[in-house]
Amino acid sequence: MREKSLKIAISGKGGVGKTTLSSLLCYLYARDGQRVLAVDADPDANLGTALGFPPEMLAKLTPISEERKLIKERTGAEPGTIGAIYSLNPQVEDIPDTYVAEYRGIKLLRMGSITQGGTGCACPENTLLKSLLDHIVLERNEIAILDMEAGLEHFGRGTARGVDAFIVVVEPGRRSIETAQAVVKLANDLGVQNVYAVVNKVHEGQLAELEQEINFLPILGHFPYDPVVVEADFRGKNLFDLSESFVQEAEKIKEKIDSLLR
Ligand SMILES: Nc1ncnc2c1ncn2[C@@H]1O[C@H](COP(=O)(O)OP(=O)(O)OP(=O)(O)O)[C@@H](O)[C@H]1O
Repeated sequence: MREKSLKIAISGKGGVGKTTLSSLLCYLYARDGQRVLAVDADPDANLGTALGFPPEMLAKLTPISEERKLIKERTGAEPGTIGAIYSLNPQVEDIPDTYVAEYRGIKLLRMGSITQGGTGCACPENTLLKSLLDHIVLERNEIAILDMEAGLEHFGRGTARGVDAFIVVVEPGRRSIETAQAVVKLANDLGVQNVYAVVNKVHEGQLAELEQEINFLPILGHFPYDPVVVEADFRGKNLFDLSESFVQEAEKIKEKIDSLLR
């Protein structure tokens, strides 16, 4: 099969379901036989758990932001030092193959947190993380699903243009809609238009109104509020194995993404 290159960034307000959607998409692309890199770029998230990685595997996987030896080796400076002289162009090409855990055909990379000030903070660890993000988006020939923090703060213009689809997860709630508006604004500032929404946690009767509220975004699909997701989370199991209806809806979303990009 021909290797496919596809970069999807998933954002939205905290707790809306970014990690849940990311994990479903990872499994669907892996099931197609594609090489999948799952990037946990949200310090609050635990994409590895949502993917059902064994806990002992996750325990051994240190976030890149905490790999002090690696940061020093690649940038030439101690992490946390501001004002030191260090490489602005560190070597990162091997990281998505080496500093990862692999389970059921999915490679998991934990970025860890970019320290205060986002990309504006000039310190060695941020430089390494930013170079790594650029490399994953612009140079790797695989499917990368990026589970991001709320917005798109980590993206520079060039990298943002390399992302095939930005998906904002929206739940019925004012703050979630406001975050979606903020993401669209940031995307416009970055010069990208390919932003889509996925609606999550809708209760009966809420969908039409919510769709109306977010009519500034094309909607790729919607998931209901369903205790099976909480159960999966609680048991550390992946939803892909537990819910046929969530898998079916995720499949429709995947097909829409694939057709948009064809
Ligand atoms: N459709 C759903 N129905 C019920 N509960 C859900 C649904 N989707 C997600 N949840 C629950 O909401 C919580 C947050 O989900 P998830 O971790 O996917 O969101 P997130 O946006 O990645 O969160 P964070 O910002 O903390 O990383 C979890 O406890 C999850 O089980």
